[in-house]
Amino acid sequence: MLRDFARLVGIGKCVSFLKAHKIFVRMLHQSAKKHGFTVCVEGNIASGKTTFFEYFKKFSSLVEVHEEPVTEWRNLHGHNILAKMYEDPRRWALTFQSYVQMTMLDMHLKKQKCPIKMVERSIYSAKCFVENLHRNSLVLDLEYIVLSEWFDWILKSHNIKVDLMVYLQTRPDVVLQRIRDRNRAEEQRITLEYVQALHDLHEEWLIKKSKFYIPCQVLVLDANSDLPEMHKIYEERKSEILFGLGDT
Ligand SMILES: Nc1ncnc2c1ncn2[C@@H]1O[C@H](COP(=O)(O)OP(=O)(O)OP(=O)(O)O)[C@@H](O)[C@H]1O
Ligand SMILES: Nc1nc(=O)c2ncn([C@H]3C[C@H](O)[C@@H](CO)O3)c2[nH]1
Repeated sequence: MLRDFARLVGIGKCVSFLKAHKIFVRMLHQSAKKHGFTVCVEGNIASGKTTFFEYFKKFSSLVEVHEEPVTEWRNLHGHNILAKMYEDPRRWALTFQSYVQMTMLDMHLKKQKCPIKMVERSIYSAKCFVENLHRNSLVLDLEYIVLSEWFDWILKSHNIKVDLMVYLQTRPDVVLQRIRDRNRAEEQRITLEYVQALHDLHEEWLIKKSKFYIPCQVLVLDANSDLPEMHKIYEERKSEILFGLGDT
């Protein structure tokens, strides 16, 4: 392909094109050291966040991906704290959410090496889960206050940089089917009511903007389509996803 390109444009132009490309990528790396661009990908369970990252991993010289620390949640010194959360939320919600908050903060604070840092969910979206637990009395008022005080202190004492949130907007029935198909052991008990409640909270947060803090601009993508269609959407919107929405 490169040989054809060289023949087409002449080797001289090809060399200068490659040199220009190398300079462009180096400039992005230099700007990353100073600024960098952080994208948090938000959405319901099984909305397609990990699949989104699989698509953008091909820009490996530009993009570093930090996936949700599910591995840590499934094996915390031998304890599967995610499973415990689903088995007995009243007993384990505070414990689990405390650990989520710490592991998400750790992800935000990880040193950025590439121009674009993509993060799966954020310390902000954990609030949706906590709110849902509190509304269902699985986290008591005082527990809710402690978690919220921790959250407020973390935001006050750390510069958590997020430049763009990409919200993969889905229908609850669609994600429930994906959860069933994926068949994760811990997620067997998830009901339509649960994913509906999480959906409603994401909508309150990122669409109605009537609840919880939003640190940056939000790009909403309809993520109900099948994979080939989603790849087309990612291709069409990649410059906004990689470089931001501009001043809109
Ligand atoms: N557009 C799609 N069409 C059909 N299936 C999909 C689509 N996107 C993802 N899936 C499937 O749905 C399941 C969940 O996808 P994925 O792991 O990307 O979601 P997620 O948002 O990262 O989930 P979680 O919130 O649990 O981390 C996977 O089995 C994946 O193969
Ligand atoms: N309770 C609860 N609080 C959170 O902050 C949270 N973040 C993610 N999850 C669950 C959803 C998927 O099953 C699985 C992978 O996303 O972990 C959470 N569950």
